[in-house]
Amino acid sequence: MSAVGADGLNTIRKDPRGAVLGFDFDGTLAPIVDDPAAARAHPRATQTLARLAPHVGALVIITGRPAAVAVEYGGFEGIDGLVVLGQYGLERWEAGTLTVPEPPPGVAEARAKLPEILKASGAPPETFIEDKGQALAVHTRRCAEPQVALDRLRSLLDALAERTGLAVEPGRLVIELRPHGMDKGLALRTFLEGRTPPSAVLYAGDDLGDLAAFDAVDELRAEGTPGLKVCSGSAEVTALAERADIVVDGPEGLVDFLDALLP
Ligand SMILES: O=P(O)(O)OC[C@H]1O[C@H](O[C@H]2O[C@H](CO)[C@@H](O)[C@H](O)[C@H]2O)[C@H](O)[C@@H](O)[C@@H]1O
Repeated sequence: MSAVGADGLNTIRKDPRGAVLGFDFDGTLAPIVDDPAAARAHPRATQTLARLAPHVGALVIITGRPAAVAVEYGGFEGIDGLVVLGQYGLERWEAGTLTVPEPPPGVAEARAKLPEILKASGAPPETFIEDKGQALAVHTRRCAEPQVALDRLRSLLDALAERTGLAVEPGRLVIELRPHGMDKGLALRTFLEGRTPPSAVLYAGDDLGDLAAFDAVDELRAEGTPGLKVCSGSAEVTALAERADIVVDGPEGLVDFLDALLP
């Protein structure tokens, strides 16, 4: 591990009460499954977070899911102090209170046009749209050739995003159209701004949308706050592993790592 990564890890171990631990949901705390509605936190993840909660400065989940969905699928409701930042940071759930902004008008326009665009493109029937209110995610995981199906849609979705004023967010066999102006890095920085400066920051993720949070950890390090970047490894995405201090074996590996972090 690099010296800066080791510094982050050691600081979290020495001063956990000052540390902020941030996590992505799908692929990091929850194993990837074919049906997004069937995703749930790894059976040991929720209890591990609950065990850590009283010993650390803060636990924050930063996810592309709507915040309320992540709370439900993660079983986070009873974990004291845990905050969920949903839709890449646009939504916030804390102590049972949910804050959700109005989506920009482009979302409604994209929602109206997307089914026809998929049909006209000859997308396989297994392609499906997940409507998240603030954003629309087009999934191809259930297609026979999921990456091929996704690649064929890319330019059409780019064009629709351009027309509707939305941002394109690629992920694991998914492309999302979502509002501009927020990402997981900004979400993490904004979360930290409202708090006592942390002794150290950990962020764990698995997908391209988590790179912005890794950028934020790098910036924090450059400003003097120790940080640790953890990749929940998979064969589907390699870009995070290249930037991480530690690569663990998916959600199971992350839970093992967290259990050993503060025994
Ligand atoms: O930021 P995250 O918590 O990682 O959420 C990113 C997207 O995750 C979900 O899709 C992914 O997980 C699904 C369930 O395992 C899987 O079927 C899909 O292929 C993955 O891309 C979710 O459905 C999206 O809304 C999230 O934005």
